Amino acid sequence: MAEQVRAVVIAGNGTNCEREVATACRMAGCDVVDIVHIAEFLAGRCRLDDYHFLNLAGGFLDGDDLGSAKAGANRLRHARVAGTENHLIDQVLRFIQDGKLIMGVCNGFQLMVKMGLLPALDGDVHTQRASLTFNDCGRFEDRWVNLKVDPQSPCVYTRGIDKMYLPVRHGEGKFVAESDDLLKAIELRHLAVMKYADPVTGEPTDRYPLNPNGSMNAIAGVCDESGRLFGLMPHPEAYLFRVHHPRWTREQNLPEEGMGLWLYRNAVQFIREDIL
Ligand SMILES: NC(=O)CC[C@H](N)C(=O)O
Repeated sequence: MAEQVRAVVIAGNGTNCEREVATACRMAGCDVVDIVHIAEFLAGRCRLDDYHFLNLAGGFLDGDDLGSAKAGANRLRHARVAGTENHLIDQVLRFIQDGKLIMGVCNGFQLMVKMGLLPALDGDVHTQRASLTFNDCGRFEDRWVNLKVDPQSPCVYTRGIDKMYLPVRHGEGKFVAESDDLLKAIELRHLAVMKYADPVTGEPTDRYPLNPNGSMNAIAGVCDESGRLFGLMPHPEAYLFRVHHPRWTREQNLPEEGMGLWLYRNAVQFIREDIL
């Protein structure tokens, strides 16, 4: 029998999207999908090595204290696995080294950026060089956005996708890079996978509310140079079915399948073709 595609969704300490993400993984064809509390990994009862696809779900890790995902980033970076000298981050680094996939949505994206896993220029997955901070409007934003996808991005999740329509719901979604040089490098290497776009022109925009948070260069999602580490503020797991669409009762010809699922399908295809 062919090897199984194994996905894990980490939960706990304030995540709230783990079930939707798990559903997306299952619908996309993962054979095993486990929702595992972070404490299980820290207790040494579960290991990342047993999976191919690590999902960091959205939510309010540690109540957004210290800034969204900041405390969680420190936990994942520095916590030991109980009864050992090993740190959980060693498992994360091995996971990356083994060519496996990590996807962070919203709070999970904030976590990856604050851990330094994104944008990870030149493979440096240790240094935080960007952040996601308070929306320019000063409020929590809950709305659907249009996204333009960079066709030249190395991102394995967005292969064959040129635009998307997905919901955002966040208070700290403004992507900022530590310097203009870093922002330029992100653009030159096509790591700004998706940008908030104007639905009429299809082009990236700084205009509120089309761009809900004032992100630099309208950036909504970022990947590393391998394309296997990917994070985005919009929630793909919140658009899996036609009835998730905000105008499903009025718009004709909406496909049964929501376009959020496309990202997960691409991930599964990559795992089958390149990892198993
Ligand atoms: N939906 C989410 O994951 C929200 C992320 C974070 N708590 C914020 O408000 O920015």
